[in-house]
Amino acid sequence: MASSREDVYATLLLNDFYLPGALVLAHSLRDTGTTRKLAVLYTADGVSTDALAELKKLFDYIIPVERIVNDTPANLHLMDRPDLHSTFTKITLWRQLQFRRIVYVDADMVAIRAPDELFDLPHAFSAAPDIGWPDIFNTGLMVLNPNMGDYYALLGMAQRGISFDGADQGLLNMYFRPTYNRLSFTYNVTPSAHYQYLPAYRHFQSSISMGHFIGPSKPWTQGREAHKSFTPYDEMVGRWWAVYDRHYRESAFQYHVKGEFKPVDIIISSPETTEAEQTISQALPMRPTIEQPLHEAPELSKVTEIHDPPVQEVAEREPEPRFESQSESQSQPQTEAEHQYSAWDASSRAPPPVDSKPEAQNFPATHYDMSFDPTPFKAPERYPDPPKDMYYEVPKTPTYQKPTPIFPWEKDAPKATRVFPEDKLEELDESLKDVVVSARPENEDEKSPEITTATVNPTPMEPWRAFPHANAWDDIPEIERYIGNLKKNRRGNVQVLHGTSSTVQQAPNEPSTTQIQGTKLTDFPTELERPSLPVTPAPIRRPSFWGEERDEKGELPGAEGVPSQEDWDPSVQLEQLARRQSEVLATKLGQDIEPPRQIPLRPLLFGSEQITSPTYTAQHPPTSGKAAEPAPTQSVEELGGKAVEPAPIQSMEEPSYKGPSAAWEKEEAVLAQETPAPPSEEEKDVLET
Ligand SMILES: O=c1ccn([C@@H]2O[C@H](COP(=O)(O)OP(=O)(O)O[C@H]3O[C@H](CO)[C@@H](O)[C@H](O)[C@H]3O)[C@@H](O)[C@H]2O)c(=O)[nH]1
Ligand SMILES: [Mn+2]
Repeated sequence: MASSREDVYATLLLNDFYLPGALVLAHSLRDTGTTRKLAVLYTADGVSTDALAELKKLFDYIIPVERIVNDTPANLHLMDRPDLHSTFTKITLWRQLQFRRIVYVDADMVAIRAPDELFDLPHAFSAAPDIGWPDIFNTGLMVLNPNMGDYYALLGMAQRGISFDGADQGLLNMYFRPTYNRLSFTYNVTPSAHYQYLPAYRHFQSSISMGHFIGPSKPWTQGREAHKSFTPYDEMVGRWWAVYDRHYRESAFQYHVKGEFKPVDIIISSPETTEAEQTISQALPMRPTIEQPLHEAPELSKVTEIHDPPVQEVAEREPEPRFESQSESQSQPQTEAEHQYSAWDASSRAPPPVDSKPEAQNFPATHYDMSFDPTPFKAPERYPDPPKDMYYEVPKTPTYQKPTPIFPWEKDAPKATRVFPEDKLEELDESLKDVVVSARPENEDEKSPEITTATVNPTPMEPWRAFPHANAWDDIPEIERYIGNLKKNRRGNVQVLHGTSSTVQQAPNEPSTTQIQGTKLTDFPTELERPSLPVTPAPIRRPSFWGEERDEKGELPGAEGVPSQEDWDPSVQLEQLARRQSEVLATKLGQDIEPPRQIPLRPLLFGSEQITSPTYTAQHPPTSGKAAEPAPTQSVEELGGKAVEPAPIQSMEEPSYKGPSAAWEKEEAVLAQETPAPPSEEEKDVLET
């Protein structure tokens, strides 16, 4: 029964970096006359829409597939190809059941002759041998029949990371090697820069169907200039470039191909640019060429590098547009594109160098690759001890050196000491004592009337007394006379006492001082000479206020003329005071005045009824509670025998205060505030009239 399913050549694209390879492969198959359709399996997370657009132009089937990643890529690192972490995705070929047979071809292969006969092989799985050791097949070209049995088996292995090299080749060899159909090496010729076997190449070269650029370097990553010799490898690379040039040399597809990138602005500025190029280059996003060897550039960092324009490439490709001064540019007609670069106004200053390059062109660029090492970080058993003695150690011997003296006075400088005023006063006190003693006559009684300088014996608290109260000009007679006249003419009641007054008495406790002689402007009146001022006298300090003056009970003595606390009833006293005042007023004004009202009695605050004054002994029974009842007053005798007639007690008006009083104290529900009720109809009538 003939199968209705198609046969296809299929390749795999995991990201944009292999796009040139996939396109060249497809073209090479078409160019060499394949009758089969072309399919590309791609992972949507790695292939851009621009790349897809290019693929769609060429491939018959664009098939998105799930990326299958090797989670244990240690072997890939051993192989130095960590970039192959996702080549397990190749096993999705087996689930493309819409196809009867797939001739899978790596994107880094080029067809020299389309191997369509492979579709007619009777074997379920065929592959060509890998070069060298070990005896395995290379998975760059495989002839397979999709089926889910193999797919799940391979997927299971992939999920468990079963692959001796960590990539698809290791996995597929482990699965198919015992049964695979070994194809001729000519279906997958893998010359490398290291091993080319030139004689064999020369002999068998005409039978080669497919070339395969294994390893990290691919033709499009090395540039067309890299391999121009006649070695088998370089000839194969030349084949790849021949296909590329046939289809893309003049087209807009330059990105991801080393040396082929043409930035948009340069295309526009070049007068030779074709109209087609201009249109396409404007439509396409700017794409640089990859610069790094693929095996060193992991996927993520590659993606970032897309946006990093390779400036050197730009410089290589097209001559730099030259800045021209305006005077220069005026001489010849310009295209519009050229005019963009002629905005340089150099008329006032020197023009920039003729061959100047764009700014920052030579800035160093460093790319850091992301680590793909999946081994989790393990902290070392022990970290080095922190350094000791990290604190500042104060030097044991002081490092300060007194600077050598420069000025003469520095050498004999007196030693600085701290001086307290008390010490100074004591010193002064002592020295003044000596002065006074020496100034006094031998016999104390023979006082000399001639002493004009006041010598005093100051106490430490009165240091100013140590100074003579005289000025140098005090003894000049003219000045003295003048002052005398001034004082004569002086008016007002300011009392000016003359220092000559012999009537000034000395306070008994004053220290013996000699009176200052003469009329001195600067004489300071003594305490007795000064007019007394109506100020509150300073309290006299008793020898011991809290000590000896207390009686045996520890009570302070009562003040003179003040009755004892026991005899003092404030309310009676207050009443008496009021009465006396009324009497005085009555006699003075000669009028009859109302007798004083008695202080109304109020109910005591709740709870305080029992409280009595600790000192006052009630002379009459308490009168709480009856405000209307006249309160008894104290008898005259009780008030110190003074003849004060008690006034007749009149009844008092009710107080206007209507507060809560004792009721409030009892926490009864007394309204503190209330909203007044609206006026009644009668009230309204009254109010409105
Ligand atoms: O970044 C990548 C890497 C790989 N591929 C695809 O995967 C294929 C395999 O990668 P490749 O660089 O061609 O590997 P080789 O250098 O050819 O290395 C060998 O080892 C690989 C891993 O086992 C096998 O897949 C190859 O067939 C085998 O030739 C490529 O052709 C592409 O189709 C991408 O699309 N993007
Ligand atoms: Mn390959």
